[in-house]
Amino acid sequence: MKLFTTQQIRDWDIYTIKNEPIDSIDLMERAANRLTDWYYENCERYTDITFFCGVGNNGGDGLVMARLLHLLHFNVKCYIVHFSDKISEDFKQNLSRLPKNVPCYDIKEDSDVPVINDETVLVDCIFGSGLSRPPKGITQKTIIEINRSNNPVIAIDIASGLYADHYSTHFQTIIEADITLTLEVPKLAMLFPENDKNVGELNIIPIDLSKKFKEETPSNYFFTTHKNAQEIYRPRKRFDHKGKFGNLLIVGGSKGMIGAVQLATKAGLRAGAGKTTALVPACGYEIIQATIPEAMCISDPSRNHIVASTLVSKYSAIGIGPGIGQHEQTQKAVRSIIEDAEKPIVLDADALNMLSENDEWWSLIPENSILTPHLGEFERLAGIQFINSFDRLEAASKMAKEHNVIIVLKGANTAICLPNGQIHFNSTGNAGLAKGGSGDALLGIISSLLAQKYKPYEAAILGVYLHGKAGDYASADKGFESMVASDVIESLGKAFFELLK
Ligand SMILES: NC(=O)C1=CN([C@@H]2O[C@H](COP(=O)(O)OP(=O)(O)OC[C@H]3O[C@@H](n4cnc5c(N)ncnc54)[C@H](OP(=O)(O)O)[C@@H]3O)[C@@H](O)[C@H]2O)[C@H](O)CC1
Ligand SMILES: [K+]
Repeated sequence: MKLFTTQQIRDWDIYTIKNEPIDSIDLMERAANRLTDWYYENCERYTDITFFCGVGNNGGDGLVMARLLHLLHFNVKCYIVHFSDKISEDFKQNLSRLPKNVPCYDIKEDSDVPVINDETVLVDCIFGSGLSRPPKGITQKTIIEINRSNNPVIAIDIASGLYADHYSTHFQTIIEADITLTLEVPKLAMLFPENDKNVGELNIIPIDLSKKFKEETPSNYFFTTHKNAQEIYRPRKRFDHKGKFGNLLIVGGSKGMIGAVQLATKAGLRAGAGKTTALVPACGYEIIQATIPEAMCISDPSRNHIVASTLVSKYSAIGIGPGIGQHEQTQKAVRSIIEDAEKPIVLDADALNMLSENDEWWSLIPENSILTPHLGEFERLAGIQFINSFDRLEAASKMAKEHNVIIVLKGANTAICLPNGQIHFNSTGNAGLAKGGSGDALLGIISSLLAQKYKPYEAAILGVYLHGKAGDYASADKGFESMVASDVIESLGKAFFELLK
């Protein structure tokens, strides 16, 4: 799914109105109908609803919802936050359409801001995508009061006060929503961790804006949906044989860290590689052989860490780094594997830390290789500590373009930065994945897909999606706290199955 800036969304709106064609008041009616349907299907038992409407179109959406929910016999009341004398035409019309028996109060000065103490759902439609500066005065006071209350808050389109396209610094004056119902597409700011408390649970409400505009308008931002993952996935055919699914090598492990390479190897097998081999220090040989009978194992001459490289040309993909440590001799071995590799490889963990200390390695990395740093590893690679996610993401995208590699910046909504400037945000996964071993599983999955001849960008996008989806199954079974990377790997099968639906 393509993501757009607020300016593009405004243009999309205008284009739809002109070309569908549809009157803007009817588009607002359609949007509010979809929002109301969502409320009815998901929150039917919460019968008392208080709307806080601004005087722009976001407030207009709120007024239509209030009318529709009133007609469905919900107990509705409205507050109008008069933040400006500039009142949108569609807002005005919908205010006149609000049934007279819906209680409606004006907030024009500080003393009009109500103290919220009744048990009611609060619907935030003060500002939408039209926010142009931090809220002040009565708007600020209203937002602070809504946040102070313990009531459930649903934000319409976007939490009021949150900038959709860039970093917000006025944290005190942004609605902290439990649920965001965003129209048509998520907004960029919703995908950054610092805004998590403002966004809450994100739901996308389609309102049928023009398909043609969507297809023809360029964007570098994407959100990987189930359908997108299905488009990449290639189901197996009846007569396929193991030779077709590649020969994967996982290089990793050191004394005390054999578990990491074990997890990556298992994940590589579960993600479908035809043959999977682990290259480990001698202390890991028996462990791998005894615990993963399906894998082959090459023992390094050294007992506790890897010192020797291997003939890399026979493998269709190589994943390097899980538990590998940073021993000087290991660095030499890793450097020589990277140098010998002719096809894209996958680098994670200490292989990335080695890279951050050896700038000259960048020129050795095959183009379109995939690097999977978590935030700390990325900051080491970039040599900078970032103050916010926007700057960090921009730096990751620049690095991907500059070095012709794919950077998988791991976190909630993992961002996959491609050398062509595209950034794909992942839509699956949960907080239970923030745990040791999770990254090892991801390295195994991505390298396995690469071995199966998925293009590097496909392997990265699909791999991250499947890993998150498997994590969602694992959490449903074990809970966020208790799920471990092995559960994620065990759930991969369900994630693949789901792609067939
Ligand atoms: N295509 C769609 O997705 C549709 C979206 N809809 C809804 O429309 C809103 C966007 O509506 P818009 O009227 O553009 O924006 P807002 O409702 O957010 O309000 C804009 C007005 O607010 C003023 N403003 C901005 N910041 C402040 C501030 N800090 N203090 C006071 N006033 C402020 C702004 O004034 P300017 O001075 O900046 O010009 C505007 O007057 C979208 O979010 C959806 O909810 C449609 O209903 C359907 C299609
Ligand atoms: K809002």
